[in-house]
Amino acid sequence: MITLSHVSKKYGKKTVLHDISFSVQAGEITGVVGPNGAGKSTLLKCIATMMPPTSGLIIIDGSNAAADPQAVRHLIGYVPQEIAVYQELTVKQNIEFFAKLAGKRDLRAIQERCEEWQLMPHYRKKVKHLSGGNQRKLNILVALLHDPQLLILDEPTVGIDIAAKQEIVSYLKQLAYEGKTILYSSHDAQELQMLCDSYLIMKEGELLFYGPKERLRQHVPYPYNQSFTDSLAHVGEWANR
Ligand SMILES: Nc1ncnc2c1ncn2[C@@H]1O[C@H](COP(=O)(O)OP(=O)(O)OP(=O)(O)O)[C@@H](O)[C@H]1O
Repeated sequence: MITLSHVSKKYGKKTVLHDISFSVQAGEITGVVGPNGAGKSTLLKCIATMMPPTSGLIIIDGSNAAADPQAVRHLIGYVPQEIAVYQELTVKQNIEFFAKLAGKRDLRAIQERCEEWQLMPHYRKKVKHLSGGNQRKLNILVALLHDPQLLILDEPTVGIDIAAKQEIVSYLKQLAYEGKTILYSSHDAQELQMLCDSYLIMKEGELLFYGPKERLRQHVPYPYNQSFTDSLAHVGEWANR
């Protein structure tokens, strides 16, 4: 579904992604993990066609995403770290607006999701009056309402309560079971552990590890390999070259 080949990204003279290559199969949930400033958001923005890499190739479903972003955008649902819904509109108005952009007329599935994620009581409230967690849920919902094949979520559940996180995790697992490919960045080791089949570990713009969770366990040095949650939580300490 996704192949990166020698991708680098510079902001001005500063290189923040160094020669990144990996391939992700369809239906896989990959956790993108690393300490602050590792380059996770930059990598996800490049794959989501929010900005081009400085060099290298990003192939999504057979198309060259950097050269022709329009060819792949309909395949991608991107949930940015920042809340990207309209604060002055209600939940309902936001959903109707993004549904219209996506050419989606039947809103029943989205309304059901609002019920399950406890957004219905807030349906007619302006977003600015919602809690941070509810804004985040709406952020996820509108980014995915065009039914994309590739879901790119950048720390989507910050501030969301544990029960709602679990609902979101099981929803994403269901989508992966249906064949969607998911890239998921988070600092929450437990959430990652519940969700991910594979991991992509980054530090200082370099890809230190990409592979299935079973192989990551072997890769993690003692004592962190005693608990997988600990090893993810302390990734910044052991992920050295
Ligand atoms: N627009 C920008 N201009 C210049 N430098 C930037 C820009 N965006 C990010 N950076 C720098 O690029 C590096 C990688 O940042 P990025 O946000 O991709 O890391 P991250 O792993 O997502 O971090 P976090 O976990 O804190 O979200 C950091 O050193 C950051 O300061």
